[in-house]
Amino acid sequence: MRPTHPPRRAANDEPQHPQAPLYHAWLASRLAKGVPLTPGAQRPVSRAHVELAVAIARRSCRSVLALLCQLHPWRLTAMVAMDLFRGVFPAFRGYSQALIINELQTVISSGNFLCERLFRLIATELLRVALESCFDSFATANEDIIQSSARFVMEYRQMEQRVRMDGPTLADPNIRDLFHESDLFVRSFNGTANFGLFSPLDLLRILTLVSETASHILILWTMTSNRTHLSLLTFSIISYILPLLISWWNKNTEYVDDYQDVKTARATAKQNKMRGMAQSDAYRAEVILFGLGPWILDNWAKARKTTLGLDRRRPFADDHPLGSLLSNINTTGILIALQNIPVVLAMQSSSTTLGSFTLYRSSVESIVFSARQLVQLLRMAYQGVFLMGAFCAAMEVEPRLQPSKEALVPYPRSGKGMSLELRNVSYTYPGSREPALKNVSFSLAAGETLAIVGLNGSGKSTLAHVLLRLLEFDAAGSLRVNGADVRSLAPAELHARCTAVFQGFARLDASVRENTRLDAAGAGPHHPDAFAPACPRNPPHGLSGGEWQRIAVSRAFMRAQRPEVELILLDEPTASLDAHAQNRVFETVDAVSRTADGQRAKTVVFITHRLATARRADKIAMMHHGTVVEFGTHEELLARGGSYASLYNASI
Ligand SMILES: Nc1ncnc2c1ncn2[C@@H]1O[C@H](COP(=O)(O)OP(=O)(O)OP(=O)(O)O)[C@@H](O)[C@H]1O
Repeated sequence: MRPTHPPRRAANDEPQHPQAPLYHAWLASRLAKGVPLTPGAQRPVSRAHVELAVAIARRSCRSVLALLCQLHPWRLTAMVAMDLFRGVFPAFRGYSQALIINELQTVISSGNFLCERLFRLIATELLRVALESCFDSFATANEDIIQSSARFVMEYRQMEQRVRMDGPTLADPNIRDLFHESDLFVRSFNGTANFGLFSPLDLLRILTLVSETASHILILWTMTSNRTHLSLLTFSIISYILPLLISWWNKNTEYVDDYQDVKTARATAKQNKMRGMAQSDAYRAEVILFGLGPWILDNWAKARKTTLGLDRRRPFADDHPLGSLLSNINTTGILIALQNIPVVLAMQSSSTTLGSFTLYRSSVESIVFSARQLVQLLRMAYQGVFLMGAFCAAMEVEPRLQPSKEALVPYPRSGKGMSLELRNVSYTYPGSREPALKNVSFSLAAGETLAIVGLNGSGKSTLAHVLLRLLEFDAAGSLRVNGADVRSLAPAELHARCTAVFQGFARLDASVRENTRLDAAGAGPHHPDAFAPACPRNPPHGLSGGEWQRIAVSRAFMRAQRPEVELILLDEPTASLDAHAQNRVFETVDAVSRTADGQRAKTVVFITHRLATARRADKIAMMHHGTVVEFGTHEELLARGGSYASLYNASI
């Protein structure tokens, strides 16, 4: 089920999704009475939702079942056969036990205590129990293997798709919710009806229940030889079902829609945020220092009360005297007592033995129990369909920055670095009113060094993300990389030509070697790993901010040495470094960006607040309010006497 590429989308337009009907059917299912449901919330059983469930099931069932069937076709076939067979066991059990009871009754009433037949029946029953448990353990082992492989494959698909996604795709809240529900679907493969999640493998439970019910009906059919028996059977079934219907009715009258409204959804999000702040070590120092504890607790408590419904007035039984009276009468108990009437009546009939009566009763009980379970499983299956739809729709989502096959061009390698040409590049963060970048235009030749400077919030990091093709800028703008339109390059191919240090660099929870992806064989002449702090493999007390930054810089430099890398982008790479380390960073940048004979081979872009380091660059871009207000060499900008000159003069 490889997805087709989505039609090209103008930036900031409504997202386009391949096989849009499935995605849109899933999206439509997330509305209940016009209110958006939180991810994972139960869909109501309305006509519109049932129609959507059918549409989703038709589009997604086949691909999921095909995926499962590929795993272990023989094991899966055996699992279906064994589950069908398992359903017949309870009827067998009842029959065998009835024979024993009958024999016992005969022995006692005849006074003939030669129990040879009784012992034979008991031995057969023991053999049956042993065979049943052998069969059960074999079936369970087989199921476990299928269950685990299915879970692995589903999780793998999910992870594979997650890591493919780019920022603009995941910035869409609907896509995030889609992945959330897809995650729930994957988790449903944990075992039978795991935590209320229903996987397609749980459909086999329905098969077992159906075969169980059928075998019990068969037994009852053979036992129901005359009209007295038929009316007994009808009476028994009604007396079993009635209490269930009454308890179901009682539950349903106090049933409040279990889907959450917008208020609850917001409260859930807030509650999770507050819990995260209370639990995270990252916030600990600020929470203590600024005394944020009571504020966190207060916000959490308000949100939690909303999600628990404690902030709503609940109707009490005494608001409705009749309701209170009805709830005080234990109708269920009375009706259960009625179930004994058939016992008395059956015992009056000369054709009824104690054994056949026991079998009769246990079969009726099992049928009612199976019917209950069937209803519950069908309800779960109904919810499971929407999660399965989310999984299939999530598998079809294409990263938004990925060009269509027709538009795709290979990366035009220059060998001298990456030339960049921006024309009217603008970008607004989702949910923001003000653009973070406004009509940014400048050109940088291959191999040149550019310093981006400007006040806080002027758009420097946003521009860096645009240059690295991590954000999609507005359709009106253009960015050409070595002459090619960046929108026609595969982001993965472009990223392979870049290395970067980000302002909020990743502090990977791994060894220093893994953090820098250090490979001794790949270490080049400049030994950029020298920036990585010398620390034990598993530092017991963590690292300082500067040490972490040295790791991030090392990571970027390790990659910078690869011949295919043509752009080195550093967002405040020395903010936490001491003066010596700062100088070494810039010396290394200069070294790794040149060939052995000193020719420039890589373009370098760095963002800095230290204007003394900016002057090392060939060109400087001065940013203000999201746009490049001055562009040129250090000397040119100083001579102009504008914003850069005033910032520079203020810094020295
Ligand atoms: N994820 C985001 N969502 C919404 N707005 C954002 C986001 N990131 C940045 N912004 C806004 O975009 C503008 C530019 O931010 P950016 O980080 O690019 O500035 P900067 O020049 O790098 O700042 P600094 O020097 O402080 O690092 C700011 O107004 C900021 O509030």
